[in-house]
Amino acid sequence: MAQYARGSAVAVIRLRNPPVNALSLAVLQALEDGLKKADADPSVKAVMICGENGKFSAGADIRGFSSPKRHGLGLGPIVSLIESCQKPVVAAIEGVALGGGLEVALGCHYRIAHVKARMGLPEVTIGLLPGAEGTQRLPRLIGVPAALDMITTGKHIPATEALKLGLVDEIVEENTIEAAIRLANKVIGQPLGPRRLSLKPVPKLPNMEAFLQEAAVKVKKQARGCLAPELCFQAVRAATETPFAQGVRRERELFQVLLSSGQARALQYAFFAERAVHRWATPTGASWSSAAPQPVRRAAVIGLGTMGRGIVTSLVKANIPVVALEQDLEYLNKGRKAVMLLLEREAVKMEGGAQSLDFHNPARLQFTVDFDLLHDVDLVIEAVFENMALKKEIFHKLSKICKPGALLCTNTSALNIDEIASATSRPQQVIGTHFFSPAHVMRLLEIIYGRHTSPTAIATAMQLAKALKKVGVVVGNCFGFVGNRMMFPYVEQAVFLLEEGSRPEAVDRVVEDFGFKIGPFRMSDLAGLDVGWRSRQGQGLTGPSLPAGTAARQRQGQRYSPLPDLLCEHGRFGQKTARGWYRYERAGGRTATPDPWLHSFLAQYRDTHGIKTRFIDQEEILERCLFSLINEGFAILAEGIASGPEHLDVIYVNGYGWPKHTGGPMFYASIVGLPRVLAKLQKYSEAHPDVPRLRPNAFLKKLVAAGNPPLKDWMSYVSRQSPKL
Ligand SMILES: CC(C)(COP(=O)(O)OP(=O)(O)OC[C@H]1O[C@@H](n2cnc3c(N)ncnc32)[C@H](O)[C@@H]1OP(=O)(O)O)[C@@H](O)C(=O)NCCC(=O)NCCSC(=O)C[C@@H](O)CCCCCCCCCCCCC(=O)O
Repeated sequence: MAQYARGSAVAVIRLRNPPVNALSLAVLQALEDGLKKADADPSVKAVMICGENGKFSAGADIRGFSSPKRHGLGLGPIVSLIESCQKPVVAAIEGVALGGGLEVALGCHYRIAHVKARMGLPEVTIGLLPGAEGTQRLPRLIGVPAALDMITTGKHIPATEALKLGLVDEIVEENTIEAAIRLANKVIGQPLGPRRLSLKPVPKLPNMEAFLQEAAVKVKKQARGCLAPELCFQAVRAATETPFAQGVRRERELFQVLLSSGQARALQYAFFAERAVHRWATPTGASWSSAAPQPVRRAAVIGLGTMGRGIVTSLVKANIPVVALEQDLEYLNKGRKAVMLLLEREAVKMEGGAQSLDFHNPARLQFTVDFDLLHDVDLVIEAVFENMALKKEIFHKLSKICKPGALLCTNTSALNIDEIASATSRPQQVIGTHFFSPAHVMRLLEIIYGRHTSPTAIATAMQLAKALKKVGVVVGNCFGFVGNRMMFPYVEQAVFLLEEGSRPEAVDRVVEDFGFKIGPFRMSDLAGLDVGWRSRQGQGLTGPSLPAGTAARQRQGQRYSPLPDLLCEHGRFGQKTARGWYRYERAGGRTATPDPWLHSFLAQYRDTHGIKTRFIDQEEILERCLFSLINEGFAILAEGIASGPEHLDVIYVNGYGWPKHTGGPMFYASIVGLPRVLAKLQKYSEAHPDVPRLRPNAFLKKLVAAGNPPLKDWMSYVSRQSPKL
């Protein structure tokens, strides 16, 4: 709730709802009561609004958006009530003022912020728009370009930037509450009209229409099917075209559209899913409550290829001193140059912010070829290429050199953590940390525990993820872990669709129209087709070790497509060779163009293998790709590899470009309805009996038989697991 107190002439209203002072109905009611009381009390000359525990407010209570009680009390009218107060109202912003919290502050006549505070209107990230008149007040205060940027991206800005934009009147380094009370006393009796944002005009731009048109195109492009950014834009446009009251009506209409959209539900699910995975637990019951993380004061990274460079950059950005190691001076110098370039770019991005990068100091970042320098680090991340023998050799060395207690992490996307750990004398300290490329940009960190990994090691890796500003997701050990294991059937279906009559550009378009950042074939060209080719050669699926007489399109009685292998045999590795599933302007080029060579190659391939080309519609493309991936997700849940569907969704949204506004694959399945997913898998499986990954998983069948329970109850239907730890 909100606590009302009257000191001298300044009444204090303190928003109180731990941990982030979310605006629940009780808080709103108390805020309204406090304002009315202060207005009515002749001894009160000014009001100060602040939050409890060093945080102003993180906005409306997101859990309340699905509550039927919500309609009783709106936040907009309360913000108007603040603004129309006859006594000056000052907001004292500490910690965060986000969403409805910032809208409350915008209703105040003055805003004063602590230098470390952050402000923003992040509603767009949970599928909404600032629905308490924020889309109308903010452009009046800071102008249309800056307001549009904040509202359509949802970014949080530091107090220093807020001051430059004119969003706050003052920033302080000392006690914000005392400074706000001083300010309130100072402005008693001053005219309030000029301080009421609803009365101000929206600052004009010489080329407003042209600016808005350009901004609309940009917002639409970035939204990729997500409704909220476009509706945020429309609400701000209304501010530029209509008087305040009319703009507010438009804002409310648009807010209602978003609130009732499935996208808002999915995005809010994604918000809480991310927090849920942070509360990790393993099948043996290890969790934060049973394990404390070890401090990481100094780390090492082995291997300065693409992944290692990104990981070093991430650590430096997190202010963790790093030793970067390569096998010889030639690789070291190449790696050092690349890391320095990345860090210089990051430093430019951070210019003007509160933090700066210190990477020229050898105590913070040291390059070496000497393994012995790793003797005193707290954590090592091995990031050499995916070769089990090499990784085992390195881990054997590490267990001899590193101090007792040092955490030994392997950056692998599929390899067996237990086998790597078997090369050391301390398997309890070995853990998988699967970074995603580029590692200094991508938010996901898959954290894989092996049979012997200790809870302390898991807690330390999770804490590291947080320090690196990543989302750590704890999963069990199996080939491909969660992310790649679910990706295999998806990519497999995409290639089978080509065999049957589709084209790469058709499959990619369907998947990208669904909202994926990049379709399976463009992704494969970007990653390099040779990576999978090498792995399949290693598994004996192709190449010289394949027994003579093996059927071209069969492996162990199951359907297999040699198409990706054939492309590699033609030297088509993707972007790096300017040819892959598409052609590119040059080696390393990024612009994918459909390739007539590939089309005739596919036609010839179908002729050779007697495959009748058929037209495949968008529905079949989407369902076969997505439902096979989801099917694997159910297998993962049933095996206890992940402790809930939220884990799979967080992994896909943050590491694989799955559109966040659909929640993630498992949430999407729950919305489509499990009976429908099952029926479709059954249909496709009957049509392709030699494709085991299309066979509906037993856990999916069990959930359908149980009456399609809500996603939050799925795990209660999993049979008891054998402990993994
Ligand atoms: C604030 C953060 C930056 C903090 O990050 P940090 O990493 O420090 O911590 P966590 O993210 O782990 O958060 C801690 C804890 O707090 C929970 N939480 C955070 N924010 C909210 C919130 N806004 N509502 C509810 N709960 C919240 C979080 O889930 C964690 O708890 P958990 O148990 O899950 O571990 C960061 O948290 C953050 O970015 N938060 C989101 C900020 C945001 O998106 N704000 C916008 C909210 S939407 C909004 O404000 C809309 C307004 O524009 C317009 C509203 C008009 C209609 C108003 C009607 C009011 C209806 C209220 C109904 C109430 C029903 C009832 O009372 O029964």
